[in-house]
Amino acid sequence: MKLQFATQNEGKLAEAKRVLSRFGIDVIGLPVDLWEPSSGEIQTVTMEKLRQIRRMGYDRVMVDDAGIFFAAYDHFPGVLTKRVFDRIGYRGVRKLLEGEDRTAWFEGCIAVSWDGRTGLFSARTSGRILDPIPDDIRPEAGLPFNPIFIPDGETRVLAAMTPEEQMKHSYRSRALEQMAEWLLNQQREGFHLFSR
Ligand SMILES: O=P(O)(O)OP(=O)(O)OP(=O)(O)OC[C@H]1O[C@@H](n2cnc3c(O)ncnc32)[C@H](O)[C@@H]1O
Repeated sequence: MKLQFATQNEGKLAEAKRVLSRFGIDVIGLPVDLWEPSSGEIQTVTMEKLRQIRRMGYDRVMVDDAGIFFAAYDHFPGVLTKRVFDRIGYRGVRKLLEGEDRTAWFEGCIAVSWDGRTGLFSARTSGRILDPIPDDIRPEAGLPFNPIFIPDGETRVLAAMTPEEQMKHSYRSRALEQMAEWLLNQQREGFHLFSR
C-alpha cells in the first residue's frame, strides 16, 4: 500500500517511513508548502493542511502538525512552534525558561485522506526541558526539540536515545500506528464491498 506524506520536514518523513513500513505501508514524501493558521488547536491546523492538499487534487495522502507546549506559558508556543524556534533558537528558549517550570509536552496530530474518507489521530508525550540547555547544542533535522526534551520516566533527552527507544516515547509513532490500523480497516472494508 502506498501513502503520500505532504511534509517538508525530513525528521517527520523518516519517522513515518520507519513506523509504517511495519504495517506494509510505503510512504512517499510530497514536499509541498502548506499554509498554517497561527492560532487555534493542533487538530484545526492539521485539518486545514489536509483541506489544502485535497484542493490540490491529492488523495491517499497524510499531513502532520505538531508542536511543543511549555507549562510556564499558556498554550505557547503550540501551533507557533516552528515559527518561534526559527526566530529565537536555543538561546531564546533558554531565556524563556530561565527560573520557570520546565514541564513541557509535545502534541501531534495526523490527518489522512483515503479514497475521500478522512481519519484524524492525535497523541501527546509529556516530559520536561533540559536544565540547563548547553551552549553547543545541535538541532536534529526538522526536530529541534529532541536534543532538549526529556520524556517522563527518563533521564536522557530524546536525541540521546536509539530510534527504537525514541519510538517508545513518540506521540507521532503512536498516532501513526492508530492511522495504520484505520487504513488497513479501510482496505478490508473496500475489499468486502468489491467482492460482494
Ligand atoms: O512541512 P510540515 O509537515 O508542516 O513540517 P514543519 O516542520 O513545518 O512542521 P510543523 O508545522 O508541524 O512544525 C512543528 C515544529 O515542531 C517541532 N517538532 C515537531 N515534532 C517534533 C518532534 O517530534 N521532536 C522535536 N521537535 C518537533 C519542529 O520544530 C517542527 O518544525
